[in-house]
Amino acid sequence: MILFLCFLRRWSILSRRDKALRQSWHMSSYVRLIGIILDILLKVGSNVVTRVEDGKVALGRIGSLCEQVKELVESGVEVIIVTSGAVGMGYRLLRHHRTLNTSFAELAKRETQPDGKACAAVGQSGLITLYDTLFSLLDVASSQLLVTSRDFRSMEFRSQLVDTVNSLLDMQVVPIFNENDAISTREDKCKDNGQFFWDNDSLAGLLASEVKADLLIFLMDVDGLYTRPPSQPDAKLIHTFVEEKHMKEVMYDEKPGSKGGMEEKVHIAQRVAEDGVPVIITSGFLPDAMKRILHGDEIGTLFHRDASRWQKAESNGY
Ligand SMILES: Nc1ncnc2c1ncn2[C@@H]1O[C@H](COP(=O)(O)OP(=O)(O)O)[C@@H](O)[C@H]1O
Ligand SMILES: N[C@@H](CCC(=O)OP(=O)(O)O)C(=O)O
Repeated sequence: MILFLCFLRRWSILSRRDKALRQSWHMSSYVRLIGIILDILLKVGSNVVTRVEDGKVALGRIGSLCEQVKELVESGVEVIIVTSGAVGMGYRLLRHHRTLNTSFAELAKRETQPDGKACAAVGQSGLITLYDTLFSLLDVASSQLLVTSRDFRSMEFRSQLVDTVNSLLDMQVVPIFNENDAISTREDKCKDNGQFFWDNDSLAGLLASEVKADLLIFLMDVDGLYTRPPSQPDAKLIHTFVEEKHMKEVMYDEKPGSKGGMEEKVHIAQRVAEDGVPVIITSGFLPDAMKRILHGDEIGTLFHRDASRWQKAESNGY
């Protein structure tokens, strides 16, 4: 029975391959390196979900993201989303009702403290309702999956999770993940061997490897990885990350209150790419980032395990 189900799944993927082949028609070097994309894992950062100016929900951005996902799903691409934003949305609501006196920067520093967890519990329902409403208006079915790192300790959980995600994808339902912050206990980042997660970047990395996605995209508030913090005038956008060339050279300037930060994202991207899943870090502010990637536009920064070999052969760019 299991063999039969595996066969059915493979068969349905292959029948979608035709459409996907058309998608890679405009072959850029990115697309040639990545290959055919049938499954995408999309990680949406808090700064994409909410507006930096006032912390309110970025309705236009999320709307455009849902529209792009709809187009991808209709063209036969499977999309899994990991979205942040629950803490920010809950925080805004509690501040609005004047029941919370902490500033957001203070709260973010105390991420494991009850205030932050309470904010996540308050904000998660609004966050998923937003996605659910937008997707429903576009006739796309979506689903909510809240996980904690502890869950991943069990092999049984992992295989159950992959089965559930696969059956959602088979029914063209978009799985939307977030960490279940309200009840999660933080894992030690030092244990990063791809078995645990401690925020949504590491969760996205873990899931991308677990479901063997064809591409992991980090959508964030900058165009990609720069040689130094983007606010610095001499910062250059890195087109393809090559460990020997960029690892020591890149400088980071983490924002106060940022949980993961760019440096950690780079470590995660490297590990996931080594595991065979290419990663692109790009801007969630572009109205059509995903469509452009699938059409071969070389936006953002690419992490690929063959990057150094490929860059030597094909490109002198950064
Ligand atoms: N070398 C760098 N290249 C790009 N961004 C950087 C760099 N160093 C620091 N940053 C900062 O990292 C921030 C993104 O990290 P983070 O806030 O953790 O993203 P997210 O909330 O999407 O997970 C950007 O706003 C940027 O200012
Ligand atoms: N789970 C939290 C997000 C934690 C997190 O990783 O945030 P970010 O670095 O903005 O992706 C939330 O929903 O607010």
